[in-house]
Amino acid sequence: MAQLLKKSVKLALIQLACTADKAHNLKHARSKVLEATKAGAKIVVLPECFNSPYGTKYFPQYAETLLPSPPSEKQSPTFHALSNLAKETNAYIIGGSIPELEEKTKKLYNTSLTFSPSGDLLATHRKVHLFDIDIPGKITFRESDVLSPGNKITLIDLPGYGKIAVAICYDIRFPELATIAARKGAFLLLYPGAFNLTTGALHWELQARARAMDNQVYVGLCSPARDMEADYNAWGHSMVVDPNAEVLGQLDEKEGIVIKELVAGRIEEVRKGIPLYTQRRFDVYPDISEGKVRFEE
Ligand SMILES: O=C(O)CCC(=O)C(=O)O
Repeated sequence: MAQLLKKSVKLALIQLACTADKAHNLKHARSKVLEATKAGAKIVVLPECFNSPYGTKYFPQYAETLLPSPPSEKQSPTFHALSNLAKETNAYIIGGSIPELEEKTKKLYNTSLTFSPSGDLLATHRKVHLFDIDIPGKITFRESDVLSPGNKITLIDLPGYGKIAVAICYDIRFPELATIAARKGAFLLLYPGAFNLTTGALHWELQARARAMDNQVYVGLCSPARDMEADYNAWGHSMVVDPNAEVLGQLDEKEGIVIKELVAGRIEEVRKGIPLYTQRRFDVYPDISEGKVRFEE
């Protein structure tokens, strides 16, 4: 059987200290990406909303226009910063997420951009499941007050390595998305995300390990660093989980980088030991990766 991950590769998750100053965030992200790639990382991930504060009131102010693609420097400084950075470092860059304004419809999205080592945009993921929760006395958040949802699953081929899937934060709570991506051959599920102090402690690691365990693939969660002065206090704890649901590396709440090697053959080894992939009973329940699945918007 062909290996899902064709060649071992170092993955870096950058838990960036994000501020309200976009230019600073972009400069700071560059210095951290350079640090990660100097340490050998070839796939580098930034956090959700890494170029702005996280909060519905900030999205319109910080939003950039990505379409038609490629946007001009003025429409999207972040697009160009990430593209140049990918070229400069010869690495795949998964640019966390940024608030996006679609000029034509005036809709706002929470959008992730992935660039190849030659600086080409490989894929765009607009957060599919908007973060609308209400836990009395703890946290109420309604992304849908200002954002529109994306409408597709994002699978990306990284030539030389294999396929990854990118989704954003709250998307991780919907295991269908992960399962479909894994059945379509992803070796790694990446979630730039910013859980909070209420749901973080309870669900962040659990979600990461559950998605890895169910699908027997690598999982990476990349959060901003925690800032107790900000309106939204991110959980932090960016982590890499292996296909056997073991945490390979996890940060605390402070700024940092976690770099781990994803090993070619490890997925197949885990699947040989616990052979879920040949034991599924599609005569009892349907294969959700077949049928009507949207990969294109
Ligand atoms: O699911 C959660 O608990 C947090 C989700 C979140 O913060 C987000 O989607 O940005």
